[in-house]
Amino acid sequence: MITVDGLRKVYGDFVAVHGSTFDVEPGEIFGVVGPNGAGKTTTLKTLAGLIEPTAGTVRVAGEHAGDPETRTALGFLPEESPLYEDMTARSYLRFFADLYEVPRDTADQRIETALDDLELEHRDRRLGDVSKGMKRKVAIARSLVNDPDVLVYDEPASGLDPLTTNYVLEYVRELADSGKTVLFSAHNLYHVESVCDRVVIMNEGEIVARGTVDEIRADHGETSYRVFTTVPVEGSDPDGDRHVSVVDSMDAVEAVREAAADAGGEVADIRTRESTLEEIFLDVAGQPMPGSRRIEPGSDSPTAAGNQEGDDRADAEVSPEAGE
Ligand SMILES: Nc1ncnc2c1ncn2[C@@H]1O[C@H](COP(=O)(O)OP(=O)(O)OP(=O)(O)O)[C@@H](O)[C@H]1O
Repeated sequence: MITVDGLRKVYGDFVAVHGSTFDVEPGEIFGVVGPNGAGKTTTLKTLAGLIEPTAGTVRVAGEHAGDPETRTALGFLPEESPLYEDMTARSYLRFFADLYEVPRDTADQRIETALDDLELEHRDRRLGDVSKGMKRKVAIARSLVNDPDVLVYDEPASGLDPLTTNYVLEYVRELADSGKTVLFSAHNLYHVESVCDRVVIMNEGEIVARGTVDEIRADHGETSYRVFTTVPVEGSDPDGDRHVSVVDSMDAVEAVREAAADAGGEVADIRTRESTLEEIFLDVAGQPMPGSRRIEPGSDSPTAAGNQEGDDRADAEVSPEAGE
């Protein structure tokens, strides 16, 4: 549905996007992540037909993204979406439906459905007097008035509280499940991990990792093993009444096992630990992800940033006999 081939965008002598290639299928949520200045918005704006690529092609449903018909068949949510503050949500959305020449009955039905689905309150209050979360929901509803098959959202959860964020992301998931093609940019890796089917990580205008989150982990992540022994071995640290050694191969696990046996003890437990998306991001983009969220150890909520000692989110138990 979305096909980007060799997209390059140059501003003056500055190359903002170096030659991106990816595609997005109907029903899929595709995440574009990266640090500030990575080229995310530039990529999204070319998809929305707001800027022309310097080179390469950007197609939506087989058509050039800049064509007027293509633009009207796409729902774009800009990162900042100032609304007409004197209008109410309803009048504002009707205004846009009129611009898209949606028949009044269809428009009214569509607007009410979107506002119901988004649980939007105060539909007849001045937009200047409503909360930021509600404004964002109205902007999302605006992207739907023409019932587009393709949705391109720049930071859909930007500035929203966690509850509203979850709500909006669940709604985005429902839109994809109903067959729409969704591409969104995000800073927050937890959002990406929780809803995106596939992801590209951009850095300085280049795609530096791509695939499902699991594929990115397999390609760029690392597995380490925490081996708990009943006796101290060389390099281990105390951990309650046990001792833990952190190693990066099964051979090293075996060496710990032998050392423990030589010291009269044994291996009590082995846990594997996969890289978090945050760690991979740090590795491939060389800098921390702005806005990524940490959930403290002990919480069973997922996290993108949780990687401190004692945070076992990425741990998985393996048999202490593993490797024998
Ligand atoms: N119109 C422009 N003229 C010159 N440079 C631009 C223009 N628009 C963007 N850039 C530059 O291109 C680079 C990529 O910008 P872009 O907005 O696409 O990044 P981004 O990944 O969306 O960043 P952020 O997360 O901060 O929104 C940045 O260095 C930016 O300063």
